[in-house]
Amino acid sequence: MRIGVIGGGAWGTALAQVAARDDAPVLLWAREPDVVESINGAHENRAFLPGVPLSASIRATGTLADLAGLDALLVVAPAQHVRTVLSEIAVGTTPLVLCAKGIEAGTRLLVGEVARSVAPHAPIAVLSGPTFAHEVAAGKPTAVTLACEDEALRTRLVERLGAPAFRPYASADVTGAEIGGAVKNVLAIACGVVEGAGLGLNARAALIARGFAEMTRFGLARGAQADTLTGLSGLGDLVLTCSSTNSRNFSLGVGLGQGRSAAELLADRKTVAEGAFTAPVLREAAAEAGVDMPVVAAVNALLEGAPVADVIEALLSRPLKAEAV
Ligand SMILES: NC(=O)C1=CN([C@@H]2O[C@H](COP(=O)(O)OP(=O)(O)OC[C@H]3O[C@@H](n4cnc5c(N)ncnc54)[C@H](O)[C@@H]3O)[C@@H](O)[C@H]2O)C=CC1
Ligand SMILES: O=C(CO)COP(=O)(O)O
Repeated sequence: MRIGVIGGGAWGTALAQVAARDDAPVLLWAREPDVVESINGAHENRAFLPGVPLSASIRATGTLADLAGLDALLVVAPAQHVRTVLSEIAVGTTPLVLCAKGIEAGTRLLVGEVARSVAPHAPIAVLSGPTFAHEVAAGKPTAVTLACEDEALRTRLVERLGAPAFRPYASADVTGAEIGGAVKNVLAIACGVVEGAGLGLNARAALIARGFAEMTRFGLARGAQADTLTGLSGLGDLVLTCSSTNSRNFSLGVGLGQGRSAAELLADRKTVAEGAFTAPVLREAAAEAGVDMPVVAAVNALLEGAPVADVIEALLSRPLKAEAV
């Protein structure tokens, strides 16, 4: 299975490295000419994954059309750009493996739904889970959910991408696998705020648990299966992203919790903190589905400039209620 990767950020590069196991050829499209040059010339992505020697079998291109005709494409552009990049390539019936985490602004579509609308004949799979790119690229043990409704394709993808230190767990629940990754980014911002504001570890654990209840309510309303939400792409990724400043979303939250403004924190950012883009559209999608998501609402308030103390007070003064989802 000849693999192409759309997106030369940290995650696209790490996944190219996974796919290049045993010197298998991998073609990666990157938007920035210096990334193409750095991968082809120095076997390193100095801009987005510095310090990681890449397999010589990874070749980079700045021309999306070069990826046409490969056997599967890993789609690793940020969620808000997936529609544009997929529109610029003749996908046809090539399987698409969506690896971005988010919901499209305006349409409120999950990335897989965006892909279906742009490339209606392409089989869709989703790869998602607790996966800091630099750890995957360094070969540290990692497990992901690989979701695809077509059992034969799912098996081929698991066999092609799986390795002792990169373990894809198969699932047929594409929607569930996507919702975990999209929602956890917003919740990670909230956990960062707890850290930045010095609210303590009890508060962070409470936020992870109550945030997971929000993810579950929203996921079930959108057709996800409960098992997927408690799996790697849901709870697994929530725990990872809510507990480390290696997470861009968590780090953004730390800054907000320290009283800095979102505009200042997001200005001139080269890497993506998807939660900042997902938060407003998730609030809309939750309202549309009739789902209460108070932590998501709090993150939106902070991103819009509300003072940290006011937002925390509003959360803490909510009426006490039963714990069940
Ligand atoms: N970095 C990580 O550890 C992981 C990231 N992801 C997800 O992968 C996706 C990509 O993130 P990263 O690889 O981390 O990116 P990154 O933050 O390392 O780099 C930013 C990427 O955005 C691209 N970009 C910026 N403007 C663009 C535009 N107008 N059109 C197309 N692309 C544009 C850049 O070319 C670059 O590839 C995100 O959805 C992220 O949530 C998922 C799992 C792990
Ligand atoms: O998705 C990720 C880990 O699974 C990466 O998280 P951040 O985008 O917050 O860095």
